Amino acid sequence: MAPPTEDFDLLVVGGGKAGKTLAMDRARSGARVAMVERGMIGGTCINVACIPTKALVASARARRTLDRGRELGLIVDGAEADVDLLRAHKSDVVDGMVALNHKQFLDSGMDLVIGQARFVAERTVDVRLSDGGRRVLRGADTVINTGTRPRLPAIPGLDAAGALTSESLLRLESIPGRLIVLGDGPIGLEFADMFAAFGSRVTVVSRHSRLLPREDAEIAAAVRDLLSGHGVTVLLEREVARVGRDAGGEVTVVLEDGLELAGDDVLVAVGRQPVTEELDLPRAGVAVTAAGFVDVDEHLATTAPHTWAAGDVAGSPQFTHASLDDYRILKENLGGGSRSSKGRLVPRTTFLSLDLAHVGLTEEEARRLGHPVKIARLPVSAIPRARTTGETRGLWKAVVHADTNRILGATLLGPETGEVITTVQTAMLAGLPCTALRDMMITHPTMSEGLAMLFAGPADD
Ligand SMILES: Cc1cc2nc3c(=O)[nH]c(=O)nc-3n(C[C@H](O)[C@H](O)[C@H](O)COP(=O)(O)OP(=O)(O)OC[C@H]3O[C@@H](n4cnc5c(N)ncnc54)[C@H](O)[C@@H]3O)c2cc1C
Ligand SMILES: NC(=O)c1ccc[n+]([C@@H]2O[C@H](COP(=O)([O-])OP(=O)(O)OC[C@H]3O[C@@H](n4cnc5c(N)ncnc54)[C@H](O)[C@@H]3O)[C@@H](O)[C@H]2O)c1
Repeated sequence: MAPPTEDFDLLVVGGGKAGKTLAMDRARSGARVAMVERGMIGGTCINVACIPTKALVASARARRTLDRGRELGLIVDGAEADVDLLRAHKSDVVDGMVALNHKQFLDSGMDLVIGQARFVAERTVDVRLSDGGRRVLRGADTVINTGTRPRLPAIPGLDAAGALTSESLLRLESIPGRLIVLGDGPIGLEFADMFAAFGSRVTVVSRHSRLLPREDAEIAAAVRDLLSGHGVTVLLEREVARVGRDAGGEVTVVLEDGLELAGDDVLVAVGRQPVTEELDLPRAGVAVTAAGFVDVDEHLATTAPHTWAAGDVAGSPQFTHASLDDYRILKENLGGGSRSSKGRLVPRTTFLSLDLAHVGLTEEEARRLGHPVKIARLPVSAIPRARTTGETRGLWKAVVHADTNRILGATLLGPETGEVITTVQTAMLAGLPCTALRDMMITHPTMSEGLAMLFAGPADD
């Protein structure tokens, strides 16, 4: 028999970035809040995504800097990745953040329910608790924030060959001697560049005519050069026919053109799928899209009353900062507001040996939309700060409206551009012309100084 239903002001199903932030916020202000999380305290980002990968990217980048030791005046006696030390470093970072999140959850006063939730009625979930019990919880408002998981394509033999996903590779059981990466998005390329620094021989297989099809074509070509410079083999316009693993443990990836790639492991990084199937959403009156994401309107309301969704599962851009912005939308809208997700300026940074940061439109997108554009380019080697560090690789590119000098977008490949892009974003949000950045006094010598140099070109045209 089901236990009696417990009522809450707010029920959060899945403790992702939006959900956990809202749950803490509302609990701290005195509301009765329950948050159900099936086990990853703090969500995907902290446990198996952004944070562990960026901890390891830091190791990979340090390795690359040590390779240039002599150039920087240092005698460095080799720098070799050690899988046990890497795992310990990653786990330290993750464990620290999980512990901090756990404490914050408890301090907020929320009811943190550890278990797997499934809907049994509108705004009502039945939770199989991790410790074996069961609870039925109902929210006056209910938020679904269950995230996404790696998508495994239907490639013959992939499963049986024990293909890795970002999650299993992050367990760092070993550093594969030869790693084959299927997919050309941020996950595939962050791992490719990172494992190349750890000593793996990496091959990336892409079905497109260039890497990172979402990004600016020129910058994507520069990313390809960066990877090639690190010994990564990039195969473009290839489809995988099948995958196999022999008794000796060697993996073979057979491409449709007949080429056979031999490796020790294969990483599948071809996108992520929503965690909705096991939620029994029809019982909650919540519709999903053809791709399985929760169907939400611009206010993040689902098809059921007082039921909302946020983050990856709601089809929001798959970034932690987008999920955080979804929290802001929900905070207002649960209180009767009508904040919208429409027209948001969503920045992104892919963390390779260099940052690949982007905001706004690419050149292709701006031209497709019919904007009259001026293009600004700046090689990173022109920036004094890059000269001082000796890391001069990369290219900055900006797209400016030819009539108004408004910045339409920028893509910056280089050191620290994940930081620099925020200034461009601020200027765009403020509606400033690019001359404002050209004429601003910027600390010397910083990477941000490159903005004045970048925008000197189109502004003077
Ligand atoms: C390898 C990798 C690297 C990434 N790097 C970056 C980066 O550098 N920067 C960036 O911005 N983004 C990055 N992302 C994307 C980012 O991780 C996601 O966009 C973000 O975590 C989405 O958060 P969310 O709020 O949708 O929910 P999530 O953080 O995915 O949380 C969902 C939670 O719901 C729980 N859950 C699911 N089903 C149930 C259920 N039935 N009952 C109870 N609980 C449930 C899960 O356990 C999970 O904790 C990366 C992703 C990956 C995979
Ligand atoms: N630094 C960051 O912010 C960061 C890092 C990692 C991931 N992420 C987020 O996670 C999301 C998922 O990342 P991802 O790289 O897995 O997905 P993605 O969708 O961004 O890229 C996957 C690529 O694989 C291709 N692909 C799809 N099916 C394929 C197949 N069968 N064979 C070969 N290629 C195929 C796709 O066309 C696409 O180009 C990203 O879009 C991003 O939003 C962000």
